[in-house]
Parts: sequence; C-alpha cells; structure tokens
Amino acid sequence: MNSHVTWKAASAAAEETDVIRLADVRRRFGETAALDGVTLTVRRGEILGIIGRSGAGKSTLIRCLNGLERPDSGTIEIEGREITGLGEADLQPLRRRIGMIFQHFNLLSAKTVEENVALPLKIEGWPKAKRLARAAELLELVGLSGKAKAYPSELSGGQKQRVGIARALAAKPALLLSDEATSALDPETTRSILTLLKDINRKLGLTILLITHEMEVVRGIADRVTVLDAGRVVEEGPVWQVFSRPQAETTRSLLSSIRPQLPAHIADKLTADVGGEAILGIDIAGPAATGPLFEGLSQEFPGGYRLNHGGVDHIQEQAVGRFFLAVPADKAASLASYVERLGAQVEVLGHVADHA
Ligand SMILES: Nc1ncnc2c1ncn2[C@@H]1O[C@H](COP(=O)(O)OP(=O)(O)OP(=O)(O)O)[C@@H](O)[C@H]1O
Repeated sequence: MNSHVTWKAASAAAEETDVIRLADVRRRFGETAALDGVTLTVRRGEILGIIGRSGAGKSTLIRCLNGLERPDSGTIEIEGREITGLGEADLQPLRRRIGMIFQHFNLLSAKTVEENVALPLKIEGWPKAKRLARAAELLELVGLSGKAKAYPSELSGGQKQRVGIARALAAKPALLLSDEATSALDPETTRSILTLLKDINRKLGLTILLITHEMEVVRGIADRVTVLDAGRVVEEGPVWQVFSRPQAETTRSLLSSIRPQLPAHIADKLTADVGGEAILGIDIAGPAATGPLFEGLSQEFPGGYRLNHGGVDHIQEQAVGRFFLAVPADKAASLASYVERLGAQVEVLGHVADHA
C-alpha cells in the first residue's frame, strides 16, 4: 500500500482530535527509568508546556517524539498514527509534521536567512522560486522581511530565533516543538519571542509544545502544563490552576522562583510549637481572588490578622492570589475555615513567638 496515502488518511481521520497522544510510554537506560509510564496529549491548537528538573526525562520525551529514540513499551500517536513500530522510511514524513526550534537556533552560518528558512522545502523538492516565495511569506510573519539576504552572524539572538521559527514553519507542520528555545535569550527578547509564538498560535491555530525549565515561559503563553519528575507525570492542568495551587512537591519547588515566598527572616523564626502567632499561606485563584477577601476578613476578625507578604498575579486572565498572614494562634483555625469557605487553600506553615 502507498504509505503516503495511508498517512494522509490517518491524518484526515485525526484532524479533529489530538495532535499527539502518548500512552504509558516507558524508556529505561540501565537502572534509570528516563520515562516511567508517561501518558499525555497535546490537543490541536493549544500551547502545552512541559516542565521538569534536569534529568526529569524531557529530552528523552523529545527524542521519542521525533523517532530518534524508541520506547521500551507504550504507544505514541502523531495525528492519529502510531509511530513506535515505524521504520526509518516511514518516520521521515512524520518528522516533517513536527517543526522544531532550539536553544542555540541551529542555523547554517554559510547560508543566508532566506536560504535557511527555505532549506526544509529544498529537501522536500520544492522548485526554487516557490520556496523563496514561501520563505518571504514566513519572514514577513516573523517580522524579518528586510533580512532575507543577511547571514546569521549579522543577526541578534532574537532575530536568529525568529529565523528558526520561520524555518520550523516552512513545511506547515502540525506541531511546533520548542526545546528550550528562549533559554539563551535575555528577558526582553524572550518576551518578544513569546509574543510572536502566541501570535502565530492564534493566527494560524498552530499547536505548540514548549519544553522548558523557565516557568515564566509557561506562565506567559501556555494553555496547559504537564510536570515531569523522574520520568513520571506528577501534575497537569490549565496553567493558572497548576500555578495557583501546585500540589506535587516538584511543582512547588519549580514554581518557587515565580510565586511569592514567605520572607526568609520570618521563615527562620517558624517553629512547630503552637503559640504566639500562626503563619498561614493562603492560595486563592479565579473570581474568588478578586472578591472582597480582606474586607470580609476585617469584619469577621477585627484586628485579628496581619498581612505579612503576597499579592495578586494574573495568568490566562485569571487572578491568582497568594498571601501570608500572621494570625493569633487561637484564631488560626476559624480564620482558615473562613477563607476556605471563600474558595481558598490554606496551609499553616508554623508559628512564631513574637510579631514577625
Ligand atoms: N543515552 C542515555 N544513556 C544513559 N542514561 C540516559 C541516556 N539518556 C538519558 N539518560 C538518563 O535518563 C534520565 C532522563 O534524562 P533526560 O536527558 O531525558 O532528562 P531532561 O529532563 O532532558 O534533563 P535536562 O533538563 O538536564 O536536559 C537522566 O537520569 C539521564 O541521565
């Protein structure tokens, strides 16, 4: 049977479904379970972030997705087609369905910007005029129309990544896989690249898989997030929900750089001995976070609490609040149940003898 025809048929059948589906994927290296039963989906049109510490299995996952690594067991479907059993010849068209961008851009220094962008089309056998026309279209999309004849060495890091994005999109992939694509860029350039990715996601309905250790990247543009730890999915969900109430210890630790933390001079005084003041950590997200939380608290507990630290952030247009309150120890339980009734999650972090 013509594999091109079956490929097309499988793609058409999966058009309305998920772009990628992994079910119970396992891959060991000796004693190390790099992927230990990973099940996840990337839905068409979404931006999914995958985060995890070094060694969590992110690179192994990427290599399994582009067929460079074969799982020991489990299934990987791309646009409805199971790929784990495919040979090299059948993997080629699959690889073209995934456009990739990298931390160090991977541009060819001896080729011009337009030649770099057109390269995947040259490999596919497009005639020169057509591929240069497509390159021009893509360079306009990424805001680099004037740089077609420039060489990579003449570009800034942000411009190089724009070229990388244009090249990744050349063959109209089903998915853009971003492998730490902003890790080598300064914060301002990172923001401009993220804005571009979000823009392309909206304009073209492009599905994006972001593999990153930068929480800001996921907070900035992802719809959903999956957290990997030691080869397992330990948490997943809409970004605002996971970032407002991380449940797994790994997620809490990964997010510690972007969530308000109890100031160190107060944390240093915390003890497990009940007495003095209790220090409560309060997470409240969604509509409840912009409601009259403090007005209500002041009425219910007049003079009975102090705000130590915290604030309200906005993720995916949802308010995400995190506060640290000091409360007389004998009032802690009733105050905690009051804010829990408003939809907050409360944790007693410990007690301090004096005013902290
Ligand atoms: N080819 C290999 N041989 C032996 N062990 C490997 C191999 N590839 C990965 N591993 C191990 O599998 C685990 C997962 O590695 P992987 O590179 O996928 O993690 P990662 O999340 O990408 O880490 P990083 O963020 O540091 O790149 C690690 O413990 C790693 O040492």
